[in-house]
Amino acid sequence: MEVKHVEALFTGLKYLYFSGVSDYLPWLRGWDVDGKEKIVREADKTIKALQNPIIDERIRQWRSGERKEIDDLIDVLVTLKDDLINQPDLMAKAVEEIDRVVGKESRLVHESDFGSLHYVKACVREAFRLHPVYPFNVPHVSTCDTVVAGYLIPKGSHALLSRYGLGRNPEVWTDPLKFDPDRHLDGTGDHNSVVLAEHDLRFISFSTGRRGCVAAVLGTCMTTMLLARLLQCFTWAPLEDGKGVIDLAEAKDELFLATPLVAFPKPRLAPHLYPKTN
Ligand code: HEM
Repeated sequence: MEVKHVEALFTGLKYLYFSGVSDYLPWLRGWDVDGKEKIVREADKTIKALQNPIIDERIRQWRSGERKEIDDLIDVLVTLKDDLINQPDLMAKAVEEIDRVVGKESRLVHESDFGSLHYVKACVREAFRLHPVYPFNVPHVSTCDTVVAGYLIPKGSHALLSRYGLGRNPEVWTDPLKFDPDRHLDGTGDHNSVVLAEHDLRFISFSTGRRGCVAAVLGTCMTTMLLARLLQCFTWAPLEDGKGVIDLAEAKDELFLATPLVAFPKPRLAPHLYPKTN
């Protein structure tokens, strides 16, 4: 069931930006000439069938007062972790930071720790730069004639930013294909400026402006918490039967991994610190 769920989520993501003939010839809508509408409808049906009962049950529990505490994170594996697994020295630096700020003995990472987890946030920023989930941002249409970097963008143009092109632009980033979180630390030791939003659009995380992500703060918390707890709670290693490294090659037709990530987690904290499930 979990496999079906993840497949349906990724299908939805894959076709989110699909542009078909009917975008330009609206009278073809409903005929599904590209066949993509059917694929997306089926994925949507699967997602709703699997998610809605869980969400409805949660709503019922909150409303009835049965549930009083928030106790789980949505478990998504980020490509970032593969980069760290392949570069143990970087992973050790992030883990060392978490151990120094939070400790290993008494508790898990809390949101209040984020202000001190600069290297962890730099890792997330680097992952956003190097591994966008999709090549472009959400399409926008210019509402008036605009000049950007000397180019005229006439009113009514469809504007697509290349996430891939921005994040890997050699004129902006030194050695752009290298996963190097240190590039986001300013070298002064004052790392309070490590934020995941990038308003200068040197890469796209939450985008910017009026139609930028409305939940940049929530998205930052979710992503930082996810990575910090994955690193705090487990030691991650490639499987023994592999070649000892994670294959980071991207698929030919999308930016996800060509070979799915399989890594081995080994608990590194005392058993009582792990949340219990019923
Ligand atoms: C790591 C997590 C997230 C990332 C990287 C992210 C990124 C983005 C990006 C790039 C956009 C498009 C901006 C554009 O059109 O140029 C966007 C839009 C949006 N995001 Fe997020 N997002 C995240 C999490 C969330 C969460 C958790 C929520 C809601 C709870 C959310 C709600 C929205 C909404 C409503 C928009 C549409 C805004 C508009 O068009 O006015 N996002 N997000």
